[in-house]
Amino acid sequence: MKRAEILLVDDEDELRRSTAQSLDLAGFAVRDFANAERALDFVTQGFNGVVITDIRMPGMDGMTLMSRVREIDGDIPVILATGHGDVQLAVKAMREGAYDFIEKPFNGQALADIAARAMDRRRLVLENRRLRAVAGKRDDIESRLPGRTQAMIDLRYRLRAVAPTDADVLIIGDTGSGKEVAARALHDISGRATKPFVAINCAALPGNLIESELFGHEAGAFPGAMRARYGKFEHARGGTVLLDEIGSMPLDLQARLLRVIQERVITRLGSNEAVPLDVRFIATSKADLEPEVAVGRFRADLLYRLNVVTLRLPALAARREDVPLLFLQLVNEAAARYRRDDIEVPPQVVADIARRDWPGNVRELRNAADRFVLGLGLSPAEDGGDDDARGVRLAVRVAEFERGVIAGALAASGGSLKPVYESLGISRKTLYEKMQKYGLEKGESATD
Ligand SMILES: Nc1ncnc2c1ncn2[C@@H]1O[C@H](COP(=O)(O)OP(=O)(O)OP(=O)(O)O)[C@@H](O)[C@H]1O
Repeated sequence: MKRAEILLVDDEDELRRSTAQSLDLAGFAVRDFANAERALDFVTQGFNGVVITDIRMPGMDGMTLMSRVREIDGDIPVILATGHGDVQLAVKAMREGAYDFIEKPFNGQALADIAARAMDRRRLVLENRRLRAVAGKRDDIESRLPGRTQAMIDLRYRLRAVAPTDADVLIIGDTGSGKEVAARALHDISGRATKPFVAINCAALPGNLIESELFGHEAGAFPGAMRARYGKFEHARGGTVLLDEIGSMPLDLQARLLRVIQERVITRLGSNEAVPLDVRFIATSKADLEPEVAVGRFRADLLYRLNVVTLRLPALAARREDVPLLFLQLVNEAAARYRRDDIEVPPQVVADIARRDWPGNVRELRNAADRFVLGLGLSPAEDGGDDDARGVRLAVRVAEFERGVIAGALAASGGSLKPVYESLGISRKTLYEKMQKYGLEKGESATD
């Protein structure tokens, strides 16, 4: 954090100089300005310090300066120096959020005392903000990768530790265990959060276009390449590239990727020029890659580069105690998504959930939570019967659900249709059709 300082504003040169001097003697770093506009250039959100300003000045006066400062950051203390007899103005200033005021002529020590208190207050506010930001991020990781088992606690710990570094990361975990969720979380709490997160599914790269997809190409690099194009790696500049299912990447591409990772440069197809590339790589794999290396399907040197840090996502089978908590959280999310805030989960459902195996991991559990919220049973098998019968039952359920949502929205809108079709994201015509289908009426006071 930058050193704390006082911005002192007064158009009277003599007074400003002597005030600055006494604050300086009291141990403060002071910047002084003869007009408010100049001082404002130094005020930023999170500014570490306080503002002391004269109220009456030509141009921007002290009250206006205060309101501008408060627009930038409402917690920066502003101390106003009022002329003798400006009591009304001082009262107004306090009401509008001034930290304190001091009547001219003042004694330097009295001002320094007020400034010291204001500085303390500012320091506390900034410290609280910092702690809240850290706690916010922590809670965020915990809600994105919940679980009380040691494996999850360790995972979150390692993820937070590695996030701010630039180390490339390999994430290993069963299908549906949340590897992509973890990769995004890592990106979001890293210094790259405001830059792109580009996910590349290595198992689904389009045959002959792979290289140009990843590395980009110059105009004329191959037939059909009319214009130069950035590849996915370059799109991720400054951010993170997720190489999903890295084990599926063809060997020749692995060699090119290795060069990118080692040298942090990229060469577009059809170009000889290597351009610097600042990205962090996160790779995922369902299984350890060493066996793939042993049979020659994965390059050992690439693996060494990627597994500097390895995060392991435990399968649900290895953390059964987490299943009920996770299920309840997923039910809450699904209830919010489907607007079913009346959902309750009976204890026997939780017990049933906890007893089952979840080979599809969080993805499967999430599907079960969705089905539960829609009243469809926990897994497709539970519907019983053949596919057609299941399909019909599903359609009936969906229709019931849809009717309920529309009826609820109509009741809440007091008879007006516009808010209903807008909030549901459908056209007016579709709404009419659905109301007809479900025998719904708009209320008495309808206007549209
Ligand atoms: N902790 C979680 N909370 C909520 N949803 C989660 C969580 N973990 C995973 N999911 C959900 O489960 C599904 C699978 O997650 P994700 O894609 O991250 O898994 P994966 O390990 O990358 O799977 P795959 O190996 O099949 O690509 C997604 O729909 C994701 O939203």
